[in-house]
Amino acid sequence: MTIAISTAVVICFLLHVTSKDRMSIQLLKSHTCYGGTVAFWSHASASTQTEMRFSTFIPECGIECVQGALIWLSGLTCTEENAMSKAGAQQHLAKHHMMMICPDTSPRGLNLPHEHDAYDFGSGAGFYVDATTEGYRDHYNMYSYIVNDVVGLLRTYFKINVPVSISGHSMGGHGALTIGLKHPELFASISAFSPITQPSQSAWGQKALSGYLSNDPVSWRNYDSCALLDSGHTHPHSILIDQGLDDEFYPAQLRTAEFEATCDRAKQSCIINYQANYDHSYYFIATFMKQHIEFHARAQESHL
Ligand SMILES: N[C@@H](CCC(=O)N[C@@H](CSC=O)C(=O)NCC(=O)O)C(=O)O
Repeated sequence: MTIAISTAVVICFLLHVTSKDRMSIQLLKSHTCYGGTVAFWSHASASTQTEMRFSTFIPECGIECVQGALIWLSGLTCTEENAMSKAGAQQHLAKHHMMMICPDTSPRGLNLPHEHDAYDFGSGAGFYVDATTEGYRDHYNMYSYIVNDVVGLLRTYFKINVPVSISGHSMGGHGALTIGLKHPELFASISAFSPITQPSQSAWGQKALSGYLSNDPVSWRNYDSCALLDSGHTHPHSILIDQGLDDEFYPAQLRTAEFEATCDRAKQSCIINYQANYDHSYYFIATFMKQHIEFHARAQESHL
């Protein structure tokens, strides 16, 4: 009975959101999950000038009882679906009355030069920067997309007026660290799985940053969490990172030790858990997702 009423309330809320402004946010599909609702949406983005997709999880008790929200940024090749279907977050989000929103990782539906040539640049690889190079600068503004559009969606359409945290994986971990460090006023806490911590010094990062920002290493510093820490950007809450020691991209692409040393230098509190036997996959993420959601729930509680 309680489940039926709660589900009905969530569906009414979702319909209310879509009918209120059809041009801005459209419900594509929804599924009941751990008593709550997983939903997939599209909307017209001001930052990317394209239609963008994202997914949400809203716990069973509905938006009114949500005590915090988590923005999850996914990695290379991902869409809005990977984390929602593979990270196993919903049961832990439900327990803590936390909402999660998972945006897509790049604009879609374009045909820019080299946009679809490789998995680590262009579509599925927006790298959470605002591009300045020709063509890309008109659409590949994933930094602004997260800070303005996604945070705006939470506030405006989902009526979230509780603390918001940010997390992500690999390229998305880089996004969570850089965006969180630049915006401590927006985010109660930051965590990451296997993040690319120093993209200006890794092959993935150098390819993306030169493609989106041109060969101007000074501008790259704005999107490099180690450089941001070195230039005084810190977060008042401790940062949580989990890193698998059997990760095929560790250490060369991820440079976790350099991030740890930079945190020490910058006096940024951080907890880095090196996990033996774990690789770069969502099996690793699903294993430790509970601890990350508990970490954000504690930070959000002390933020209220
Ligand atoms: N060569 C691989 C690389 C793609 C990959 O491993 N993507 C990871 C993120 S890596 C850093 O951002 C990922 O999350 N993949 C999706 C998943 O569901 O596992 C390839 O193209 O296969």
